[in-house]
This record gives sequence, C-alpha cells and structure tokens, in this order.
Amino acid sequence: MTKATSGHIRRFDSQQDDFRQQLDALLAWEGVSDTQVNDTVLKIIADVRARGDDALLEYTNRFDRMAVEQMAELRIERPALEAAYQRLSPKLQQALEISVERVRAYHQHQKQESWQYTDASGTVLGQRITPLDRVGVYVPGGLAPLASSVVMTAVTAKVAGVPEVIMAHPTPDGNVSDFVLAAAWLSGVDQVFTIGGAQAVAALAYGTATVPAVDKVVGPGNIYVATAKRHVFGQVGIDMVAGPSEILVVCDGKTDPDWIAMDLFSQAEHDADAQAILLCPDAEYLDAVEASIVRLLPTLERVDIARRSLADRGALIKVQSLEEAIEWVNRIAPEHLELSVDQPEQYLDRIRHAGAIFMGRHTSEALGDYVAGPNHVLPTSGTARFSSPLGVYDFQKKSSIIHCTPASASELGESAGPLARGELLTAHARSAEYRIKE
Ligand SMILES: NC(=O)c1ccc[n+]([C@@H]2O[C@H](COP(=O)([O-])OP(=O)(O)OC[C@H]3O[C@@H](n4cnc5c(N)ncnc54)[C@H](O)[C@@H]3O)[C@@H](O)[C@H]2O)c1
Ligand SMILES: N[C@H](CO)Cc1c[nH]c[nH+]1
Ligand SMILES: [Zn+2]
Repeated sequence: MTKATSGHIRRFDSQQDDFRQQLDALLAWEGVSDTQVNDTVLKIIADVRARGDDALLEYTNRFDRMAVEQMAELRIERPALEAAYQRLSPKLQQALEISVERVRAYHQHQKQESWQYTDASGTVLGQRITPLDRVGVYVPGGLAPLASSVVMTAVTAKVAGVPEVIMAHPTPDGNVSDFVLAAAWLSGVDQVFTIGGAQAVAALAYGTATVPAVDKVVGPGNIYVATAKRHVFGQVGIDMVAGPSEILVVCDGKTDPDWIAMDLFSQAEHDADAQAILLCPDAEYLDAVEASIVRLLPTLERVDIARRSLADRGALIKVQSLEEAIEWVNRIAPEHLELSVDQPEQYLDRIRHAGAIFMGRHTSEALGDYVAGPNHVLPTSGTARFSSPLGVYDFQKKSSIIHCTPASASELGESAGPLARGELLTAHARSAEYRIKE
C-alpha cells in the first residue's frame, strides 16, 4: 500500500488503478475469526459452564492480574455505587448527570407501544410490547474505564423498562474506577460484577452460583468479548458483534485541519485496531491535515495506541468530488460518519449505511460519544449495512395477540381447515373445524 511521506498515515487517490483492492485490504478486520482466539474463547465458555464461580475466579485472576478468592470480592451492590458517585468532583458529577439525562431523553423517543385493532371478522389482533426481564451490560475496562458505555447501555435498558440490569466490567490489576461505578449508580444498574472478557459473557449467559443468568448480553468489548458473544447467541440474545471503533470523515477542505486531525485521533486513541479515514477532494487540504497529524500526535496521552491505529488502519484519501465520497461512504458503511461540509443536509438522502451521522463542522464525533443523546454502541466493520445503533428496541420484545369471537373463529376455521389439510396436518384442521358453527 502507498505510504505517506511522513510515515504516520497512508495516502490514497481513488483514481489509482488498485484503489478498490487497497481499500478492501484496509477495511478488513479479521480479529473475530482468528482461530486461536476462537479456541481460547470456546475453552473459557465451556469451563465457566462446567465450573461456574471457580472458573470465573481463576480467569479473572489470570487475565486481569487479580488475587481474589471469593466471588463476594467481585460483586458491587448499589450502596457502593452511590458512595463512588459521592467521591467524584462536583464538575464530573454534573457532567455525568447531563449525559444520563440527555441519553434518557433521546431514548424515550424510541419506546415502542403496544397496539391492537378489530378486523372485519370481529377478531381482535394486536402486538404487545414487553421489556426483557434481566439483561447483562458489558462495559469494557481493558484499555480505558468507559463510563459513558455504562450510560449508553444501562439507561437505554431502563428506558425500555428492564427491571434488572447486571453489569460486567473488568478491573485489571484491581483498579476500580469511581467514575464507572458512579455512572452505574446514576444509570440505574442493579448489580456490578468486576469480571471481563469471555468469562464474563459466559457467566452472564449461563449463570453461575453468584452471577445471575440474563436474557440478553449487550455492549462493546474487545475481540474476546465479541467472539464470546457470537458463541452464546441462542442461549441468550445479543445486540451485535461490535468491533474496534471507527470514524470516517468527509470534508470539503474548509474545516480547520487541526479539528479534523483531532477527530481522527478521537477514535484512533481507542485501540490500535481502531480505524480513522478521511475523504476529501482537495489534495492540498489532505497535506494540511497530514501536517496537523504529525504535529499533534505527540501531544496525545495515548500516542502509542493512536500512532499504531493510524499507521496500520488509517488513511487520507483524495477523491474526485464530494459526490464520489458519498459513494465510498456507502461502501465502507462506517460506525461514525462526520460530514464536515457546508450544508450537510444535501447529502443525507444519499447516505444509506452509517451507524451515526454527525452533521456539519461543529458536530464532532466526541460529542456523540458522551452527551448528544443517541447511543454510542454502534455497528462496526461494515455491519451498518444491516444493523442499527443499540436502542430501546434491543431491550423490548413483541408478542402477537389474537382474540376470536365465536363467529370469527367459525369464519377463520373455514379457511384454516383446508389449508391444514393441504399440509397433511389433520389435527390442525380438526382443531380449527371444531369451532365452525353449523
Ligand atoms: N463499537 C462500539 O460501540 C464500541 C464502544 C466502546 C468501545 N469499543 C471497543 O471496545 C474495545 C474495548 O476493549 P478493551 O480491551 O478495552 O476492554 P475489554 O473489557 O473488552 O477486554 C478486557 C478483557 O479481555 C480479556 N482478555 C485480554 N487478554 C486476553 C487473553 N490473552 N486471553 C483471554 N482473554 C483476554 C480479559 O478478560 C480482560 O478482562 C475496544 O476495541 C474499543 O474500540 C467499541
Ligand atoms: N467511540 C466509542 C464507540 O465506538 C465509544 C466511546 C466511549 N468513550 C469514548 N468513546
Ligand atoms: Zn470514542
């Protein structure tokens, strides 16, 4: 692949002959299908199913470098969550409250209501919406204490009406974050277990003597978490298999290049596997953004992670026009799309695949990660082609309602009988026909 002169990030031109192949290679994320990871995860899941808490303790000590002997040391109840909240600075308390309120307000709009109607035959038909009984929210802890992911998952579950929210969150080396626990308090989490990785997903899916089995496991995580979620699907529901964070910026060349460099860093700093790409029709502007990257990268706290992410998976891409850029957006189907252009609305109708769309130069993706309101748990690795942001709908399910009168049962039976006989299912036919009035 073409390397940038600075060595920091690749440069491509969509007109180069092999651009499509180069882009495909850049987008490929093979992590979840890695056989070694898969084997490890299958072994962990089997072990947690067989040995429950004993296996959980063992894996937690091994992978999170802890020295715990009993599950009680890995469980945190609500009073301790509140105490953590009280230890935060007033400024952080207030920011967290604003985040929770804005996320709650946004997700209220997603609530689905039950409905019913009476058809011409007199039969009442409808759909009843009910929340899941108990869900597990996974909150990553390996690379950063993602308190905002607590808010995004737990507040959404509570808006849906889920009575019991169990949180799993690894605390490597025993470092428990007050910020994460405070977020759990404000978001209404019922219990926290300081466990992570595949062992946490297995415990939530199958239950152990201490960890209650849940109906669905949601939330982002690393490759072990993502692979485990794929394997427990069926035993429990899952939201999606979310991979490393991504940002795709489309810019017309008129935004401050430092802003765009920092927007790219904002996702690159998550993970060395994270992906940050810029599409722009102006080659000189791409030079300016590259210069900003070179100058600003050393100023980041997480410089090593961001540098690897940009070098291995990042790109600055020259396109012919913004119209062409939009075509590539639909091919890439990014987790986050920033439209850093004048009048971004003019492109909206043509964007078919993106987890979240940030409109205009002032709407940085970082605002969406924390306080805008929409969920930041989003489909990655091109899966925005077929899946949606985590939402209230992930925590609600539907039951169909059918209520016949004697007359409508008789009327419908006249059709159900022949249909059942056509399928050679005579008990079905007779069951329907018993209700036909002479
Ligand atoms: N798509 C989204 O919505 C979204 C949101 C936030 C974060 N993310 C992503 O989530 C990920 C978070 O990853 P993380 O590492 O910080 O936290 P994590 O909590 O997902 O993973 C840490 C756990 O991984 C397990 N683990 C680590 N090494 C292991 C090994 N060799 N064998 C078995 N298990 C092992 C350990 O149990 C550890 O507790 C990042 O990739 C980030 O980009 C995605
Ligand atoms: N950008 C991440 C989702 O890809 C979410 C996050 C949490 N904290 C900061 N950012
Ligand atoms: Zn982020």
